[in-house]
Amino acid sequence: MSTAVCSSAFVARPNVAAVRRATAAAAPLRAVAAPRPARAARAAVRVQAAAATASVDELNAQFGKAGAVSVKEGRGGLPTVVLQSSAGATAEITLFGGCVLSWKTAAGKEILYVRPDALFDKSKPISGGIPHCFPQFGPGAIQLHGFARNVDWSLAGASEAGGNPAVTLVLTDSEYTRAMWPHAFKAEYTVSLEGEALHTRLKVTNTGDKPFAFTASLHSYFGVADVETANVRGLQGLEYLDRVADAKHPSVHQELRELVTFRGPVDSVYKAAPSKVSLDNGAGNVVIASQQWPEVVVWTPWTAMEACYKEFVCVENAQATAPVSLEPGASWAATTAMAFASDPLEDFCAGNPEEPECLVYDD
Ligand SMILES: O=P(O)(O)OC[C@H]1O[C@@H](O)[C@H](O)[C@@H](O)[C@@H]1O
Repeated sequence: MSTAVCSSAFVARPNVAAVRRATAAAAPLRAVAAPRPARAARAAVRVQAAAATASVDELNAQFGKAGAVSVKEGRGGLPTVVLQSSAGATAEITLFGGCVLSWKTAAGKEILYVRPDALFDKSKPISGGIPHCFPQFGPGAIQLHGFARNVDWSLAGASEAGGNPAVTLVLTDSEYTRAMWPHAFKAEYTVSLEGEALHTRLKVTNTGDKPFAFTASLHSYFGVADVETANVRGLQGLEYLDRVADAKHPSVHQELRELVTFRGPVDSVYKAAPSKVSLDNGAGNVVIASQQWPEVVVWTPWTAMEACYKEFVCVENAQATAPVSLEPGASWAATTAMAFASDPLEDFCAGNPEEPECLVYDD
């Protein structure tokens, strides 16, 4: 299998950090709670500052929770957090890029997708899982999708409550980030498993003394049995930007289809997206509920990535076209809750009736 044809253009930066090192938060952080299914199970992520060059063993000793949270040397030796819920689901998150690399149901089914051309040596962002696009979705002034997927995040907190593990990663500005984006910021990313569901919460704070604006997305890669039978539900009636011909000058359309299917390259930004969309991946439905992510990006490179395009579709929660402006000290936060279900209306919310996003399942 050729992997070269699966690659997309990215200007690599020098591999400046040792792969086995994880940078850590310089100062203790406020606890950040992820959305949880039941109030009794909710607990703030306990936050502790780790040593600046903590090893995997040190991180594990500091943040590990028996049977729920551990840190290992993952692919390429990258420090990788492993979450395991008592329901039997697992998730893996690399500190490099703050990337959710894997999310498996209790039955062991992998929901995410990592491209065969993915590299784990920090020479480029990880091509797969759920990379971040921040502080720029793009195209724009800096590297495509920004730098957050291309730098080490710090492990800042971990918790376990009611069998549900959570971890918080933090990214702050550095000499490297300020060289291309001259702003002081703190991004806090909490990933948790709630039963078998994967939850995320991204919070961005302006820690500087002047306003800034950013765009962002969770660039989620989902595995599909066959791109030609996969479809996305929930986008009908929305205005979308078709970026296939020219991402800088997209054409504007209205989505007429109940099910968005794939018969060629797709690169669409759906505006004013609903709080729930779902992807039929050929084995069931990946339901993606979100709050404060106003857009959904649907992307398949089609035969531009001949070696792998049949195997994945990106459905991204995004703030891609309307920048968020933050005054000094101000914060923005957005959440997702993803579940894999044969019946998205019942399975996900049956155990989570209190969750705000579950209200949308009543439709
Ligand atoms: O950088 P990656 O992971 O190869 O993804 C690139 C693609 O990412 C998508 O989010 C964009 O909508 C596409 O325009 C872009 O080509």
